[in-house]
Amino acid sequence: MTTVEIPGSKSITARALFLAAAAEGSTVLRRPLLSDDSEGFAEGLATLGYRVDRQPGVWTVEGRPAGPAVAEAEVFCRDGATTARFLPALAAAGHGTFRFDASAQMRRRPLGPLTGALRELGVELTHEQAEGHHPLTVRADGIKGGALTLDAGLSSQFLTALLLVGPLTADGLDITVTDLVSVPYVEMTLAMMRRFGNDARRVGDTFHVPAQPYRAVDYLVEPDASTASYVLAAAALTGRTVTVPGLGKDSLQGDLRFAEVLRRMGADVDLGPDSVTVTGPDRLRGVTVNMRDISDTVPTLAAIAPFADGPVRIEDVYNTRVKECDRLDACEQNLRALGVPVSTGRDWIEIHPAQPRSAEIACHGDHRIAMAFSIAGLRTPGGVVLDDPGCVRKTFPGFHDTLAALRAEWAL
Ligand SMILES: O=C(O)C1=C[C@@H](OP(=O)(O)O)[C@@H](O)[C@H](O)C1
Ligand SMILES: C=C(OP(=O)(O)O)C(=O)O
Repeated sequence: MTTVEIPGSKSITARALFLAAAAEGSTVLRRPLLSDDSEGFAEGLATLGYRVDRQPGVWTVEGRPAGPAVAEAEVFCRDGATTARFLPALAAAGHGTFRFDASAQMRRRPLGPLTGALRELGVELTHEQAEGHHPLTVRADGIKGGALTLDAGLSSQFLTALLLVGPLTADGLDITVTDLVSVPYVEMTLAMMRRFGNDARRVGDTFHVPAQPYRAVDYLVEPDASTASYVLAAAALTGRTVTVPGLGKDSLQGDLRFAEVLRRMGADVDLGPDSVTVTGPDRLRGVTVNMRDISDTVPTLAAIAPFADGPVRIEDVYNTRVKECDRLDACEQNLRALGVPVSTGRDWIEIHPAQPRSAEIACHGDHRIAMAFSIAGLRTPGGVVLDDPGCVRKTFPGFHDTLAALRAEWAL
């Protein structure tokens, strides 16, 4: 059995940073994620005038319920969609002029439903280039609040941004969604808002957020379940056993359900109170799976799919086309390069059994494509070569070292 320590959850770190900044008092964050995304988020807050003290393993944030401490700022959000979508909402609740920009990759990703909703709430917001994309400027003078409708069918992060800022509005928010993907991320948002003292709740398609202040807490960040998918998949693929401590039954992260997908494919899965263990079978089984709720793990499954004994079909994942890259196209392209029969449609991908042959993987600057196809490389004679191995820095800078340690231990 191999125990693998996984770094902190990107999504929990981002939410905890937002909530800490918006709360009365000083929040202590334990085991935050150290990666490009979470450091970009923390630096974004610092640029907005929040005091964020980063010591190894412990970050402390001084909250400012009134909003940013500066009247003007330029925030660069790097590749992080949580930063690029959550921080403009936070800034909008303050007073001042705040410009946001992001990497070329992030500039391409959509923001329109969120910026539209902020405008509907009376926030003055202008785009410099395409509507609904970075760069943008928020001229903030507080948010009164009220009712609005939102299409969160491309990203749940539009809804999370509005939920998180809701308690900072004068009257609270009632948000009715017309469509919604990645529901477990919204449940995570609500659970964390409750932890910081706000009783936001969902009734049918409407989310009610009272104007009830956040209060500072001492917060321990879970390991990242999406990151864990790579080492759990490695176990499933090679017939080994991997345990990830710190991720158990009570996890806030929907992506832990990836272990259930591996179980359906024949792996033995033990989800305990504070850990998850996966043991791979002799041969994985084919499966059809709806991944609308857990779409960050689509590349992980697609990359190990050729080794199953029958087709693997992944459905209802249109929004993976607007992530760091078009992930359905990237998976198709790379599987073809490995010699694997594959087809895709608007919101699905189907992969057929084949023994992959060595190839160069086009990462498209996407950490998940890089990590997922590295796992396929464990059972590809000659391995795979990544055209951009450094892109894993977005969420898991230590990925290549972790994989090398597994290879050494398993003599692969
Ligand atoms: O809210 C979050 O922290 C996230 C929500 C999901 O995005 P979508 O809602 O855009 O699917 C997920 O893919 C992303 O990695 C993190
Ligand atoms: C889609 C992802 O990130 P984000 O949307 O937060 O940039 C991801 O981490 O797979």
